[in-house]
Amino acid sequence: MSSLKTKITLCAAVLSIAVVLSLGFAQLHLIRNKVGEVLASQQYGLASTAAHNLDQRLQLTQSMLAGVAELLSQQLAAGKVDYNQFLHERPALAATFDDVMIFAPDGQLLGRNPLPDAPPVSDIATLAHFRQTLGSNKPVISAPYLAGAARIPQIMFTAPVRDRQGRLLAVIGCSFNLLKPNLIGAIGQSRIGKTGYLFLMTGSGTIISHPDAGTLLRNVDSFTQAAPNVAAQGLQQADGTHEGPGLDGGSVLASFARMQQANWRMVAVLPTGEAYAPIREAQQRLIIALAAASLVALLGAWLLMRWLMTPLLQLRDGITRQHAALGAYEPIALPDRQDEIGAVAEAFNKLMADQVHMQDALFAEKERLQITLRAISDPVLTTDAQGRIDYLNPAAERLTGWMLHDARGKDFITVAPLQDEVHGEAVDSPAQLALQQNRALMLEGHALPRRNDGALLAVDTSAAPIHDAEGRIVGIVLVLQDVTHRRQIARQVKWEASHDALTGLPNRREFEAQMADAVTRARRNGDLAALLLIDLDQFKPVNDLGGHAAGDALLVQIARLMAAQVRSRDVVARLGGDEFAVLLNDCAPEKAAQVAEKLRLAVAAQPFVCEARSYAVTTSIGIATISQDSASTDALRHADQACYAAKAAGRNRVMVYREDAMPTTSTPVPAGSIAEGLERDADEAAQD
Ligand SMILES: Nc1nc2c(ncn2[C@@H]2O[C@H](COP(=O)(O)OP(=O)(O)OP(=O)(O)O)[C@@H](O)[C@H]2O)c(=O)[nH]1
Repeated sequence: MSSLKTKITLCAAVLSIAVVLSLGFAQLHLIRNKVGEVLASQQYGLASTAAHNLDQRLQLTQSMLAGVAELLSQQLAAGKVDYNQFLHERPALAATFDDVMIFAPDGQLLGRNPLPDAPPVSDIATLAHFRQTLGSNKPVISAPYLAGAARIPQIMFTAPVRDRQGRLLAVIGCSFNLLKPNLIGAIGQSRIGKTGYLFLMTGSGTIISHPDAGTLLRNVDSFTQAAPNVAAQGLQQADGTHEGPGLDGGSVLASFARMQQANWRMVAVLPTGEAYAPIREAQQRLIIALAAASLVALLGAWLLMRWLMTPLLQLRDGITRQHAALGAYEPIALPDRQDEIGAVAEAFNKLMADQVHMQDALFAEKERLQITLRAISDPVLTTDAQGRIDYLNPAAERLTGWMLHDARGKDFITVAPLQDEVHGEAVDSPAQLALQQNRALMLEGHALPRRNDGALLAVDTSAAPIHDAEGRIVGIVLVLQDVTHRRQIARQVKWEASHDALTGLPNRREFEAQMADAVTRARRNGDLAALLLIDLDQFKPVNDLGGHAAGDALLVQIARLMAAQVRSRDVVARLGGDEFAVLLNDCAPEKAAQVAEKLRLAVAAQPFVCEARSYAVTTSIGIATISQDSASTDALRHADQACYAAKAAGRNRVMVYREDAMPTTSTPVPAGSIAEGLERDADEAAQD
């Protein structure tokens, strides 16, 4: 049912059947009208002929009655007449009528020649037609009436018998029993076709003769129906043929013809079922013929469509084969087809050739792209428009620890669970960010825990949307750069730039930066801080005696010692040579002096040994305070001055910078110095 062939066949068949049916039925309708007109004319002719015939016979009958009346008048004028004898001698009367009687003018029955089953004679004098006859000179035809106790429907013909002077001598009355096949009753027994018939009614619609004896003497108006029957309608209409419901309600053609001899109407009735039977039969034959023709047409159309569709199906099969074996394209061959289907096949072949060419080009392009991506040393990943992985290059596989076939279809962030490098918190998927913002992003400071071993790698991520020809995002390309090594070098460089390579302590630059921060805090919050500038006493001889390496070792040990003496939030730095500095944060001046003294004592108390030689070291320490109105350069300068003062005062002491009283000494001159220590070492060595 769904194939084009079937659809076209059915459509063509339905359309042609509809057209043929419409035309056929329109033609039949026209024929029916024409046939109806012919039938109406014929039937009216029949009714008219029947009416005319009856008129003639009535006229003859009345003439015969008039002649009998004249004869009776003559016999009565000649003498006494035996009325019964007179009637018996008139066989023509008896042959015509069912009952023949002679009445006296007062209605008395004078003679009678009845048929055997004639009803008894009723009181004739009361009947209208009898009274009418008394005043008439010619025969009278009665209205139909029910005679006698048996109520026989009948019609009486009367003729007055008058003498030469015109005096009424008698009345001849001859009746027709309407139930008998006499002159009138025979009308109702006439047949038209198989089911048609004639009937006779008076001008007022009383049925005189009808094939159904039960209807006699009923008025056509009394046949109650939804619509007036055609006979009742015919009473009001001129002679002619009308179609409508018959007395029994069935549709009939009824032709009406008025009679001359009596106010009667001859009606010819033919049920339309019979009247139009040929048309109906023609209709049925047409339908059967159409059904047969439709079947044949359907079959023919189907065969025709099959024939027409064969090349189309070949084309479809060819296309299906191409689809089944894409890449192994063979042109569809429809030889000798110069029509539209041949043109479609040719167009398809061209299209396929172009497509194969494009496919090859695309494949080559893809290969090139894949090779390029594989060759890129940076990890490259691509996602679809939902941020799900659809490609990883080998570098990305190594970086993430995911193989492409495992990773494909997974969220980018599942494959590359990036976190903040500093705080270790999970970060938003760069793929999703790039999708949302629809722009290229460069994201730094990420760390990636490697899937295989959990090693944390520093990565910089760049993400850029991929657009199709219409500008829609079809995916994201991401490059994860492993910057762990670079980050380490950068950290190293940064550390080296801010630290002293020998001792590992912050260098002068870093210390000055810390100082600047402390000064800022002091200015902003009033936080107090103190700066200790520490210079080793007589360090040069260490180098001279123990060599530069011994000097270095001593510097390292002193650095560790000092760092161990202060809090973690304090800063111990080596400013250069044998000069150290300590920044004591949150520290009041008094406390700073105590710390300085502690440092001085700690260094002094610590024997420094290098290559089996022990060195006693002392320090000169200058203290400056950092307060709300200090400048960092001032603090360093003040501490330097205080330290210088300590040196000047004999070394191994702590001096606090005071503007009004520089230099002052906070501690007594110590018992010894590095030089003295060296001396001591030299003596001890000599003793050894
Ligand atoms: N081993 C070693 N020696 C250094 C280093 N930097 C500077 N020096 C030496 O440290 C000595 C510093 O001497 P000074 O501060 O001038 O004098 P001093 O001998 O300490 O005497 P005073 O400071 O006056 O007590 C010099 O001999 C420098 O060569 C270093 O990194 N390593």
